[in-house]
Amino acid sequence: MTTLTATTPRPRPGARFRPLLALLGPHRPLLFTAIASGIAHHLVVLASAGVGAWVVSRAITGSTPDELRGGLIALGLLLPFLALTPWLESYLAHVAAFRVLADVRGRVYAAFERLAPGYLLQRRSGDLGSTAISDVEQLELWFAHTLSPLISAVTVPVAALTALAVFHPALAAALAPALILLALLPAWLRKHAAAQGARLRAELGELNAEAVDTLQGLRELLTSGAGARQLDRLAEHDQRLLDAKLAHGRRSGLEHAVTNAATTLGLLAVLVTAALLTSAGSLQPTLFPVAVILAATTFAPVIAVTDVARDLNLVIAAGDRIMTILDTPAPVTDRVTAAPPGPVEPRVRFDGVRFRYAPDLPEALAGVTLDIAPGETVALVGHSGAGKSTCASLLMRMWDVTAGAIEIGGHDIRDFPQEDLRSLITLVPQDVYLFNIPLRDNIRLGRPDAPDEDVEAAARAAHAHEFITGLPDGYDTLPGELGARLSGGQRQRIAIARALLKDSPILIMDEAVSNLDAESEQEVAAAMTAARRDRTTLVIAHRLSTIRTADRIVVLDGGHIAETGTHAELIARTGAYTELLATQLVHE
Ligand SMILES: Nc1ncnc2c1ncn2[C@@H]1O[C@H](COP(=O)(O)OP(=O)(O)OP(=O)(O)O)[C@@H](O)[C@H]1O
Repeated sequence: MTTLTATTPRPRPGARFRPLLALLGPHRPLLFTAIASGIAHHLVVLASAGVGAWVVSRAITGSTPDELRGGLIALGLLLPFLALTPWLESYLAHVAAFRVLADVRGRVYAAFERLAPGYLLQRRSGDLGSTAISDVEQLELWFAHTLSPLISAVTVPVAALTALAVFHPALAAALAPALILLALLPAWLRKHAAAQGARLRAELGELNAEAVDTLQGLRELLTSGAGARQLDRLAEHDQRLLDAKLAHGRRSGLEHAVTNAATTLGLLAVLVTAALLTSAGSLQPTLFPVAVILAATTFAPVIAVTDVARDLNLVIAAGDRIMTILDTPAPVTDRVTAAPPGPVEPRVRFDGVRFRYAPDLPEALAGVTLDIAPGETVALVGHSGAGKSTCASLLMRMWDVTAGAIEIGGHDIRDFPQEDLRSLITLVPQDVYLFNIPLRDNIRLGRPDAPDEDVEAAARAAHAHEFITGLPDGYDTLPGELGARLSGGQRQRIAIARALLKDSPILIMDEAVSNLDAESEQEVAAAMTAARRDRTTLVIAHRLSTIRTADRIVVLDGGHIAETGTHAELIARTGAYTELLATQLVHE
């Protein structure tokens, strides 16, 4: 699996901008119109400055108003374009940029889904959140404020240099070195800038991850008295971000100073050259101010672009972080486009399944063969790390088996598109995630188009209706972030209601290990019994009550099946199961 980090350099520096352009997609025409407006704006500025300087110099050398009329009419005609073109450029560039940003954000979220959970487990959620929000936001600088000025910064100086060369080649020659210096400056500092940008974005991502961690673990921090230590960690990250920002600021300041010096020197060179040429009679006196104004105007788009280019390293780093997510191959891909024809019997078979999470890790499953008949409940038990959750993840095809196969209804699960496979299976996880939307909609995640009556019927069957209707807002209650306003048992029952509403033929339940109070325990057990009815069920079981009522118990040990049988059969033998009961890994 690809484990590119935020600081991984891209292979060819020349290719750095290509991914950013690729993100443009269907919004190209809009942005190109913005760029054309930008170029038009600078050319109109150049033309009106030139004409203005010509009018002034003719006026002070004694021309009559009649002789100036042509120039004045030209200025009048240019005026509306002077007002309109920058507005059009800015408006269209922003519309294009915001549309691109929305598209990219959608693609990043889609990539999170595609990569879940294999890749995402290696990254911190706060850091990923930082990519989805602030890295994407950073792209605005590129699409709305950089591309158009960048192109104007090339076309406008070329136009100005041509005009100056027509006046006198020496004028163009005097201006050229400053423009070349300005063009080369970002390229010289690029390597430095790229590393700084990557560091700054990565530090920001880390700080975000740490802040999210702190908020999510606030209760643990307070109760364990580790709050001060966590604050120190946050301060450390803050300091690292500050250092990265200062380094970025120092280089940016240097670029700014060199830009100003180059601009002043360029202007001075044109001024002196024009003065010498005029006094030598090689340049018409009326063209002297025109040449100087033209040179001064040329620098405006160049300065505009060097201003934003100083932060371009941040955009490139943000683009890199986004492309790393978009380009990472999914851990599991569909090899078919349609499910096998006909109804699928909910019979599950693990056939010599071997699996390791990474080539350098030991096998988590080392040849598991297991049949679960339609409607049967199998309880998977075993020590921590025995491979119980891995069995469940592989059945849901979160990862693909390393060897062997898993079948449903006699078909290899890889012969189902992932969406079809996951519609056959429902997982009731141990740590239920409730979104901060009404409880009714949390249950409805199981079947988004379910009417209210079906939601309530599922809640009743899951023994959740009573506690929900006992809440002041009933089914409209917001459960709070991470479901914090509900107890563990209540959250589990909501998840079971979700599963009942989805009504898939295969159920995987990961029983909560944490102790529930007796009443909650009974309610959850009753809800689980309701959910298991008529479904092929695999329970990762921790409670004796669940294990006893299973049709079969499978004891996993170090990735192997150590024993199978009913509770009574396994008790009769003295083996892995009785040892497990003795070690109290199974709760009464
Ligand atoms: N994402 C992962 N990456 C690498 N190794 C993993 C990953 N998840 C689990 N493992 C390893 O695979 C083995 C089986 O883990 P698994 O989670 O399936 O065990 P389990 O029986 O469900 O344990 P528990 O009861 O503690 O949840 C363990 O050695 C574990 O460390």
